[in-house]
Amino acid sequence: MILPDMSLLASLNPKQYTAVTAPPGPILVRAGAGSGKTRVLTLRIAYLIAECGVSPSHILALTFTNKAAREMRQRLRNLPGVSIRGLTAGTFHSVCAALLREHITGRIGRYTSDFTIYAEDEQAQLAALALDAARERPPVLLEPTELLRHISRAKSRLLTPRLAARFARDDLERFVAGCYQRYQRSLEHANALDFDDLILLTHRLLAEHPDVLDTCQARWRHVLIDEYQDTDPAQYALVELLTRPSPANGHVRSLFAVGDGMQAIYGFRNADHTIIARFERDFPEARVIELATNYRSRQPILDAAYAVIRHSRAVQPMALRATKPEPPRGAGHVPPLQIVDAKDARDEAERVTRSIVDLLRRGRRPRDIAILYRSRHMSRTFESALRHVRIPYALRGATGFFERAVVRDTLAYLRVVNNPADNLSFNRIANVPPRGLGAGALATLSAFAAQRGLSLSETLAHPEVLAALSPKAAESARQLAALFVRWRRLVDGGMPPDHVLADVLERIGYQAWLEQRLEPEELADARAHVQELANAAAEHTALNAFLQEVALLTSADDDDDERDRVQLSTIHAAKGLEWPIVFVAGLEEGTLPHEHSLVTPDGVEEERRLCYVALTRAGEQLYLSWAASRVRGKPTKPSRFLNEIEAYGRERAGRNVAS
Ligand SMILES: Nc1ncnc2c1ncn2[C@@H]1O[C@H](COP(=O)(O)OP(=O)(O)OP(=O)(O)O)[C@@H](O)[C@H]1O
Ligand SMILES: [Mg+2]
Repeated sequence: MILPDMSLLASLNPKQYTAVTAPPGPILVRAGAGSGKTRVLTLRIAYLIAECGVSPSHILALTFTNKAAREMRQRLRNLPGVSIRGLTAGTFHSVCAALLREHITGRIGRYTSDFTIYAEDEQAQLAALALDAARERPPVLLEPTELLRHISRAKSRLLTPRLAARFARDDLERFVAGCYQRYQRSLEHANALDFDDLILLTHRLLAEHPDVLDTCQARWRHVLIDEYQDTDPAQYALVELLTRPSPANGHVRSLFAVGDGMQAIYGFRNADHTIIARFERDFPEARVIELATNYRSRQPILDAAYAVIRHSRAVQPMALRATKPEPPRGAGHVPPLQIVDAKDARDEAERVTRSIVDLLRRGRRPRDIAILYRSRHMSRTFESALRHVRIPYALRGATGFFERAVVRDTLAYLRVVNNPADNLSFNRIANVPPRGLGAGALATLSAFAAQRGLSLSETLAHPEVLAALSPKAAESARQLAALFVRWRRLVDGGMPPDHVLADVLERIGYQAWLEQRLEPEELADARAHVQELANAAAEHTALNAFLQEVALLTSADDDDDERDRVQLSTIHAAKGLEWPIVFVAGLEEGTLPHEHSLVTPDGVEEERRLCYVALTRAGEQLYLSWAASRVRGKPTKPSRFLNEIEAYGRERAGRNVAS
């Protein structure tokens, strides 16, 4: 509990105290996971306000997610004697968007303050247009998303189309620069900004308009950044400019950054993981404070994290010391580290769930527990297993697997096949993919069905209905009716559910339709989801049984607002968070490290840091699970990270392995 005035600081260790109370200047707090960086940053704000009399409106706090900013505000509000009226706290993107709305009109090109922010699918459309409009032939075949990756990379390095063209070193880069120019022009024509523009144009605004820079510097005299290791070069340049000593800020660069190079996991989004190491070079008057004490995790958990990160080439690994004393061994001793060996993904989920049941029985709350995994689609098996035993769970930062549109569409088809009276499912897919059975046609069907007491799918090929529809709609209705007859026959003939599912997807041209409307990254996700659904279907011999299991899963009570739930999260989304008990799933080669990463050394390095992030989320107990096979019976190998942990464990005595 923190008390007002100076006692606010009583709970800090000496290093933390030094950081919180350091005189303004460029300050970097460089420290491992769980050492109190975020807490120090929060208390630094409180200190500036409560002790130094700084007005909250003179403070800018940059967090990695908006949720983190909300939590920080909440924590500050709870401190007695601290008012945060006027404090700016948010992500780079949200703060920049607000700044641009205020100042962009008349200052940058033809943009006005009503600009739209284009999301990925709109970006992909513009990128496709930019590719189509190219007069020269591309040196290699380039998909819109690949082009967008190139453009994003250029923007994250503050390269305008003109600079990109000037610095282009080969045909591909020259071609991309041309596309980038067209892409950027069409954005500007639409008075639209993409995500990277929020940073890029804010930088330009400040660099080209001294009056705006002056206003900002006078307003935000103190800038604080959490998760500094995931800052990209454009964001860095922006911060450098914003905090540059000037009359407006009293000639002091008051920049307080906290970060951990071992946790840099956004290289794939152009973050520059060397940024931490460069701090002292960039700001010669910098003060660097290192925190070595960990307040989150028991020592064996930190040892496991160290076992993985000590092999890192890119970062200088630091071993962490726990403050939590290890409880004496003997009756009631909970092993801090356990390894779960599973046959396959389903077995893994069941074993993890059994452990969770056991933990709950021993008095743990669901909210004390998190399951972390590398890729989003991996939540599916855990969701099924948890629902099966009625353990409440929440999926962080995503909709549940069975709630996802692709999954629901596909299931809706199977439901109609299984039960032609299922009008809700029929309504969902009548025009998905679009086949000319829009609202008008459905109204005709509905009216007739109601009149005759038939289901929608049964009226589909009725002559009277067909006569009432437009020729195109009638033709579609006839074809769809024939398909349902076909699928029903396949089911009656004993075809396994996953094969029926494959036939459905093929006949309706679902993949092609997804390809048309999804941005390739989403498409990969959607494909993975469909594959997951097929895996689930393959576990059953009868369509009926499969659908029933799924129905029980989806009808679970989801609307109670109690947050006492097991947290399911990707590792990326778990950054900065902590739980007493953490399960890290899928520790296999190809899963973590992810197969895409295996082609480059940098890729594997980033996976290593990702694994470090995962392990260091745990306070008291860490479970590491792996499955001997994950996809369709193909055997896997345990993750190199798991091997490293075990090897390190063997180097030291007292290894606990349970299954
Ligand atoms: N001096 C302290 N005394 C007691 N608890 C502390 C102290 N400093 C930090 N903690 C606690 O340690 C935990 C980790 O702190 P925090 O989340 O700030 O670490 P972090 O360095 O930001 O971690 P990450 O790198 O994962 O973001 C929190 O529960 C925090 O309240
Ligand atoms: Mg933190």
